[in-house]
Amino acid sequence: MPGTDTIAAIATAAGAGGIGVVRLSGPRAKAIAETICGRRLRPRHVHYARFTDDAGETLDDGIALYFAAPASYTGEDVVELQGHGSPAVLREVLSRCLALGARIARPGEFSERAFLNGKLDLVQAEAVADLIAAGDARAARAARRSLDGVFSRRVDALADLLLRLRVHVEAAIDFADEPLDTLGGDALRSGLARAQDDLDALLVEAERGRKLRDGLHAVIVGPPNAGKSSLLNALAGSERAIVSDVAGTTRDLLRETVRVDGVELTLVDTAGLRAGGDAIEREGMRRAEAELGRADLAIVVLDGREVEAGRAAVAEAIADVPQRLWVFNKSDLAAAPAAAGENEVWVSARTGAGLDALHARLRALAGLEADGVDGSFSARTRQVDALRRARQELVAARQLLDRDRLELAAESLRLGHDQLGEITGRVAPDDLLGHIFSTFCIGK
Ligand SMILES: Nc1nc2c(c(=O)[nH]1)N(C=O)[C@@H](CNc1ccc(C(=O)N[C@@H](CCC(=O)O)C(=O)O)cc1)CN2
Ligand SMILES: Nc1nc2c(ncn2[C@@H]2O[C@H](COP(=O)(O)OP(=O)(O)OP(=O)(O)O)[C@@H](O)[C@H]2O)c(=O)[nH]1
Ligand SMILES: [Mg+2]
Repeated sequence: MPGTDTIAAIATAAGAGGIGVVRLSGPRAKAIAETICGRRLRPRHVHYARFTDDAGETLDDGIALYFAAPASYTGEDVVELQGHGSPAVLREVLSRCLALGARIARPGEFSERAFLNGKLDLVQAEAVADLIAAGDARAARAARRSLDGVFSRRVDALADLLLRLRVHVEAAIDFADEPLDTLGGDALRSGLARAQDDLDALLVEAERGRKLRDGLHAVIVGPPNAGKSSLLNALAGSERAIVSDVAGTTRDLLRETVRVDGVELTLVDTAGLRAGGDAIEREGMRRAEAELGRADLAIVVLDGREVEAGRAAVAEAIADVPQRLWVFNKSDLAAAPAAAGENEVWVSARTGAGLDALHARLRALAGLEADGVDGSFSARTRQVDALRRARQELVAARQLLDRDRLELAAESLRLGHDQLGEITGRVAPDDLLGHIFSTFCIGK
């Protein structure tokens, strides 16, 4: 049973540091820590103590903090032993905790207990991990907002609305003889419309939050020799990829993470797409096409002198990618037209001309223009997918209602409500929890 074991772990990062923390949570946390410290611990007090081994010899001296249940991070009794940040010493203090009856915590187990004890919902628990992993201030602030419940409150409000609408539909079922219009059918329909508007707006924000967390997965494609590898190098600011005037130079996928004005981009350089080629080149093209299947964005690089032929060569490969950015390269050799379309930029990977405009387009495609970014919260694919499923149920419910299929409409609303509940963990299958918390760091 969760919560009955007392768990322990080193809560600070691996390696030497100024201070290191061993954290205990569970019913024996206080007794174990009092034995190690050789003194009584009072809740919400700072205690200076020597941490001793079983022979009474000092392992370290440090600070002990006791948080009495339920007023702690996990909701259980928690003790922190804050010593010097020496990995060797911390391992000894941890071993002493284990010898006194604690067991080693699994990754994420402190936060899992916080979730199980109602201290955090699932979105907030995931935000803790995302905050720790955040690569820059913007991502950290977004995770911070999710940790503060900004995303959860929006999901809960929608779940409440769906529940009320379902109750309304269920009530109408009991009066099946009467037309829906005499049973508040208009209010019901407008309520459903409003729920869908709210859900659509939340989806846009959650998708932006997901990009803040995960960055944008962009695949660079185009015909051989268009300058794909040159563009990767220009965006990465270093000569990562081999560039040559031999068509078919790049064969393997080459991945590079770059940050463009606060947008994290995973750029993947690929083999040029063309008919024919040797077996290795064809395998390279196959990999390029598979990678496109996972892309948020195709950055299509064409030689500016051969735009029409280039478009034809890539059309099929990029058909299913959600977003495309057309990059007409070698502007130093080609006469660029006065105006380019919204998602078209003229650049020269060689001279650097047009790269600023390219950066601006990438920011826009990541949904991170200055507008509306402040106040945004972090989100995960899991959460966005559940929002999408909830939306499908809501759309189905509206259609069913229009066809007077009230039972089925109520059932769709129930399923939509459950999808929202999975986001915050109010309705959570066990395997989902195991999957989520196992990806946390140890000691969190
Ligand atoms: N030393 C230390 N620093 C830390 C943490 C920690 O666990 N230990 N945290 C770990 O992530 C973060 C802070 N988060 C925390 C969240 C809740 C509680 C807590 O004890 N909450 C109680 C009491 C609240 C109160 O007294 O006002 C509660 O919610 O009931 C502590 C830390 C970051 N810094
Ligand atoms: N003049 C000019 N030449 C360029 C520019 N960008 C790339 N090139 C040249 O074009 C040739 C091909 O560049 P790559 O970057 O290797 O092209 P690629 O699309 O990666 O080619 P493959 O890997 O073979 O598919 C090289 O000789 C580059 O120096 C540019 O903006 N202007
Ligand atoms: Mg190349």
